[in-house]
Amino acid sequence: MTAVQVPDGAQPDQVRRIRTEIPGPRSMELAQRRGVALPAGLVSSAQVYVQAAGGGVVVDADGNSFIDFGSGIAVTTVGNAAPRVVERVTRQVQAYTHTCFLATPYEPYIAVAEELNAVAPGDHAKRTALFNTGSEAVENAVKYARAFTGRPAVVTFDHAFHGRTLMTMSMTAKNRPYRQAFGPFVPEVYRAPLPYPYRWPSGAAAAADEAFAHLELLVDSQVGAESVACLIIEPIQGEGGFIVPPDGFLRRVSDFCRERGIVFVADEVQTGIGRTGAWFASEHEALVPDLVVTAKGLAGGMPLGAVTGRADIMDAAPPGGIGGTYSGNPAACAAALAVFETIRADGLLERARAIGAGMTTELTAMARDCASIGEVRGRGAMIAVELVHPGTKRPDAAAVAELGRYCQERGLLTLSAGTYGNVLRFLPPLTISDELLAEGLGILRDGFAARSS
Ligand SMILES: Cc1ncc(COP(=O)(O)O)c(CNCCCC(=O)O)c1O
Repeated sequence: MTAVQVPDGAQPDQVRRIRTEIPGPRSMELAQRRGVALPAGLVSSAQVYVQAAGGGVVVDADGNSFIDFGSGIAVTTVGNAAPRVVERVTRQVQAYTHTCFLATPYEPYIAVAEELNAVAPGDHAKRTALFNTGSEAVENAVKYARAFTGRPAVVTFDHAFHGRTLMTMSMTAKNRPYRQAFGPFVPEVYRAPLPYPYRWPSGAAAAADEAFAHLELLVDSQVGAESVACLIIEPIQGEGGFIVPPDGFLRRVSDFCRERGIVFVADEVQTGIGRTGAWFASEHEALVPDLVVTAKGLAGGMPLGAVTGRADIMDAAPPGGIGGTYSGNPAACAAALAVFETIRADGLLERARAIGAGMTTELTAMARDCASIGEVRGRGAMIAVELVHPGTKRPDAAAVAELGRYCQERGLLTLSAGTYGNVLRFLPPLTISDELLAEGLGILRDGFAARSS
């Protein structure tokens, strides 16, 4: 097996090009090796193996070039191997790769915290602590809330995803694949119904009021508000299927928490850092969370997570109580600084809004002609279609799997989501060209048309 050619730093050609069967021979060789070296439960949605990526494409080991509608699950928002990220990370690792911020601190960590404190919603005094992943950041948001309130309980929602560590797995809703076989889970985690307008039993119009009534019952009558440290919610649920709560619901929940001294945590790991056309999805609802969690797009592909929030809450953790060997690694911090620079310099918040508007228009038109599309939803460059059996609302996960394969064979990478596995979600890099975006939507249009014929 020849070594993978490392590109000379140039971005790959911004074209869709299929040269071989999918997967091609080199990907199949790698799959063979994987079968021997990796555990069976470690699965990938794509059958091809990457050799290069950038702009709006991913190039595989056989030279096939795919339009990227996944961004590595909402991570390479500013583009894969984004030039400013590469430049800053290269400079950083040539200077020093790691010293452990708990041992020998460094400026890039502080600079990232200053950036997040500045852009996070609210004009109150804020602090930021850095971690390595979204799960770790969510774990620590709970620690901060417990230290501040002296309370144990955590409230989460149906369809939520917060991570794969023991605490965050306990907060995550879906059993398979995230929780199955891994219990027992942590105590004092409670789940409230999420107003999922498309699937709310008594209809979308009643969803917010009825879900809120359930939340009141859970917190005030069952758990006891005085026991609840924090409530955590994704402003738009990611793995749950890009569920956008009814307008106003998040504000009601935030006010509800504030009235009871419950720390309101927005998990913006998937929605944050420009993905929805604002720095944070919370902004679309004029929401000011007590704590906001970010990761994924924060560092453009380098592992970094963060908790940003009210200084009085963040300062409540005892000295030395929060940390980690790699937390806020300098290379990841350098990448994050490049992400902030790129989003500002290249007007990517506006670009996300434009991408979202274009995708929504195109997908809504497809939905008119294809009865498999039950709903088109999302914000900014975070758009999804929920697929159902025509004429019903019965989830059609098989349709998502078939369409995913259809798209991959034609050079478009997509991702699935949803409690019922019946959501096809689109998370293109904000650096994707209009041409590639249109070409990718064209493949989807043909795929839906084939289902309607
Ligand atoms: C809202 C929200 N909170 C937290 C997390 C967890 O972030 P980590 O960086 O994957 O730990 C996510 C990660 N979502 C992608 C998971 C991929 C997979 O593990 O199958 C998220 O979306």
